[in-house]
Amino acid sequence: MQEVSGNTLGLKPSQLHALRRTYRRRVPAEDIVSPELARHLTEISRETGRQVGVLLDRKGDVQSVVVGDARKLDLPDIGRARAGSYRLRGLRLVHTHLNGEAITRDDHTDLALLRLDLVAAIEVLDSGLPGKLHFAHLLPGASGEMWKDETVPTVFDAGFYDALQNTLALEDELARASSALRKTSGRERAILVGVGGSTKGRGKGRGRAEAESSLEELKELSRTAGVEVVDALLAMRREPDPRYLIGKGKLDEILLRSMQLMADVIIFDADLSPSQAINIADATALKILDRTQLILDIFAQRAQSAEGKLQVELAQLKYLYPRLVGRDDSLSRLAGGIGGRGPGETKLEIDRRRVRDRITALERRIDQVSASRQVRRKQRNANGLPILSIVGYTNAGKSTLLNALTASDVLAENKLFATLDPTSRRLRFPRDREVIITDTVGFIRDLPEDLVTAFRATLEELEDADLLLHVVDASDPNLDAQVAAVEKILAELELTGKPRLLVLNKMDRLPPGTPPPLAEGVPVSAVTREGLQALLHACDRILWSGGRVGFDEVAAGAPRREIV
Ligand SMILES: Nc1nc2c(ncn2[C@@H]2O[C@H](COP(=O)(O)OP(=O)(O)OP(=O)(O)O)[C@@H](O)[C@H]2O)c(=O)[nH]1
Ligand SMILES: [Mg+2]
Repeated sequence: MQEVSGNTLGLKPSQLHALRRTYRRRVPAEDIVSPELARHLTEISRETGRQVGVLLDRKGDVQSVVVGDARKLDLPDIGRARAGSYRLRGLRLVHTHLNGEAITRDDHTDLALLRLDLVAAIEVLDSGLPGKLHFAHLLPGASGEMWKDETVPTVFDAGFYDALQNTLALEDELARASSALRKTSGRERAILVGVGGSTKGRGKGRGRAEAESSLEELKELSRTAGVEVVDALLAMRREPDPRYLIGKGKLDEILLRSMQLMADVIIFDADLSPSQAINIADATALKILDRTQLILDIFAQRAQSAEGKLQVELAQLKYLYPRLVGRDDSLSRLAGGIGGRGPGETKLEIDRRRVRDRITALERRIDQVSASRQVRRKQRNANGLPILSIVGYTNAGKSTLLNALTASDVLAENKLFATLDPTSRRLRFPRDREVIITDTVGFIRDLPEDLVTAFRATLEELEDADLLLHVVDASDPNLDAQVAAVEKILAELELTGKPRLLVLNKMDRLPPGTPPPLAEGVPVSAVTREGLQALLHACDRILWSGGRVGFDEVAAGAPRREIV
């Protein structure tokens, strides 16, 4: 005979026996519950002071018998519903409520997240007889109410509701709604979760405004990665929850929302610890990504050179490695990436040892490639031309500026991380002097550690630079934060000793006559070419006219002398 699950501790043998006998019962498929089964459950419930429930399949057979405590019932693990799935579970939960409650929040959560056909609660009267019957089922459609609740005075009054027919009709409607949604766009649907307010960890000291602007950036990143953002919400918390980062209650709320919006992915604007990532993946059937993984994913999509590809795969695997201890199906969702573009090897087989081997092999390959690139770099600059490197926040207009200065056509687009591989061009200065000018990958605040390491090699070129042109988007409201983020990364790369010149780009986007947003720096527009001559003069001065003295002071934080 099947076992009774849940809170069975301390039950008398006679009570356990009565519970086991529940497996012999059967309910007509079209009825929510039979009067006999209802009475059987309420009597045991009254006697034990605990909630008692059954999961009935569509034939009306009892699949599971569960005992809870006076207020709630923890269902046995029946697995989670597939992400974005419209199918229902083929199981109906019928259980008792001891305190006259209607359908509770927990009941709705189980209904939606487990995709139950129906949830019913029978009130237990003091006499032990069944009282009112409450029940709830899901509603199709991505807008409006997610479920419908009904209450009838007794179990005898529920005959109007054909549980089987209604469930089948609902499944049809859900399927129709789902395929209508899929047709409108083939892209993955994501819910973004911003995090702030905590006093520890990532998001530390982040107020609402900062959390919101970071969430806006995550939207841009998501757009760049090619996902459709169906909702974005903010979770403010004093302390991060060690298990779920945002807490189980908030997570459930988000999971409900994802069911309603038929989302496939949840993207957190934070770095999840390996155990948080695993816990969250275990709590849902959705794909889970954090900010670092999203950025890695964009890099994976965009890497062009052989070396860039190797570096991105390495960074992805290093990030994934500590997460390879969860359940198998969680793993594939943690490793999946957008559109299934996880790191190469993991698509075939996810296995810690193999990942470890692959990491070692990649590191060896990258060392070789990087050594030969250094040789090339030395050869290329054998003639000793000064090197001018463009750095800056992603989307600041670095490539556009390079193009404008050199009349070339490096890919520039309004997406984050358009440039991943360094590009070098010759640039002729007044008095026929020549420099090499290089474009680099864009920086971003909280650039993941693994990526800084991975792109160190790409950014190695910066070590040779005689002048760093730090390009900023003068029209961006987050200008200060972006400048600070770039400075921080330059410091990590130990490049703060280099002469730097701040270039305030996109001045054309400010209303005419607006003064530059920062006192220092050269205002330009790479699009209208305004200010480019002044910029060249400033560079010329630093590189050749002994302007370096003045420049080092600027780099050290001293007030700028005239430099334009
Ligand atoms: N209005 C205006 N738009 C600009 C200017 N410079 C660049 N842009 C636009 O800004 C967007 C980003 O330009 P990119 O040159 O790709 O920026 P980037 O810094 O190279 O970006 P990543 O390589 O992605 O880090 C593009 O849509 C450009 O057309 C400018 O001076 N004025
Ligand atoms: Mg670029």
